[in-house]
Amino acid sequence: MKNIALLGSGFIAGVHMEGWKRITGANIVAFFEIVPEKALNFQEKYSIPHYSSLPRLLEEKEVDIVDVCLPTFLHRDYVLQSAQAGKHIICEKPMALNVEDAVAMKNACQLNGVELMIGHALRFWGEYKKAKELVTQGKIGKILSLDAYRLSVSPTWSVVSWILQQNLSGGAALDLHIHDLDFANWVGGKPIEVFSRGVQSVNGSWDHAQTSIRYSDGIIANIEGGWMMKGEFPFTMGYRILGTEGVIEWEFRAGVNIEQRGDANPIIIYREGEKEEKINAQDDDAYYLELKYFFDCIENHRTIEQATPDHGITAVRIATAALESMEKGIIVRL
Ligand SMILES: NC(=O)C1=CN([C@@H]2O[C@H](COP(=O)(O)OP(=O)(O)OC[C@H]3O[C@@H](n4cnc5c(N)ncnc54)[C@H](OP(=O)(O)O)[C@@H]3O)[C@@H](O)[C@H]2O)C=CC1
Ligand SMILES: O=C1CO[C@H](CO)[C@@H](O)[C@@H]1O
Repeated sequence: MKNIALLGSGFIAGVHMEGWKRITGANIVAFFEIVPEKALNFQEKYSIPHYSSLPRLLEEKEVDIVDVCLPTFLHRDYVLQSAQAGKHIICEKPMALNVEDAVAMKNACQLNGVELMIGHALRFWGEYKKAKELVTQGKIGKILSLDAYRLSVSPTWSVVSWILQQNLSGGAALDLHIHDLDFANWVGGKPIEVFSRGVQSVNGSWDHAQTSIRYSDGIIANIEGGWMMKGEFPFTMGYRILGTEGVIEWEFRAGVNIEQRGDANPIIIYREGEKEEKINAQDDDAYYLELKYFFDCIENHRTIEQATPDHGITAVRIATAALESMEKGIIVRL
């Protein structure tokens, strides 16, 4: 049994809450939220004690794990507070707004002897896991290129709309794009060069990005991400991986937002001289699987190997290099 404090009561905090409820031995002892009316709604829905101060929560409750579901600009501060209090931490992606903050978070956890995992949920998502597995098995030969995309309409659910402000969320180029940047790193290896072009919203936020990454063994990744889609454009994500002996392709469309996840399409594998092969790789909810993996690692003293702080830092490094590339029109060498 482990006691968990949930920080935030917004969109992803609700998704995590549903995940934690399914994990035997995971006991949510309290949640932290500074907005009173949001706290009231969450408390009514889940019947768990509310705190508007993290130090007070940690003083009054026995806590083993802190789950940081706060806006991105708060990740560093709350991870540092939790690490200094000796708690293991799972923190939502993007790890931080910049590499310096992300490194400080990793160091604080190391210094205080606590574990840290980052919410890179695609590493737990059936079709992305399967793609990685197929690539590792050599199903399509040596990988040459990877295309991935993630597109949605603008997220407007936050009361203060922190997410629409570049300096608080990093814009879609950091917030949304980062999922596929991390996926590309997982498949591609060591990134060495980033070039990106982007589109800014009226408020100056980089909200649509097309980023090209070169990896050390020659793989090229082309990643598109943004939340400038219009009208009823459904949340869309997918990938196409080209190898010397085949292609793996997958596309998924949800509702207007990602929480409305229905049945997925199969992955399709194309190989020279063969009929297309369809694989249904849909798995349980990735957010639940991510939390369960983290929880099991903590309970059983196992090393966290997925969505590690280093994975989080590298993803932030590429996203911020992409932002620099967009702003200056240059190739950024890592
Ligand atoms: N892994 C994934 O697929 C997803 C990850 N995320 C990530 O999760 C994090 C949270 O995002 P999301 O749940 O969408 O955000 P929300 O805005 O829905 O929730 C964040 C909560 O924190 C509150 N908050 C705002 N400012 C402060 C502050 N200064 N101090 C304390 N709390 C504050 C918000 O209140 P208010 O409403 O007033 O702003 C809100 O209740 C982000 O880093 C985001 O990138 C988000 C969605 C999916
Ligand atoms: O995948 C996601 C869904 O969209 C959200 C914002 O629009 C992101 O924060 C999140 O990471």
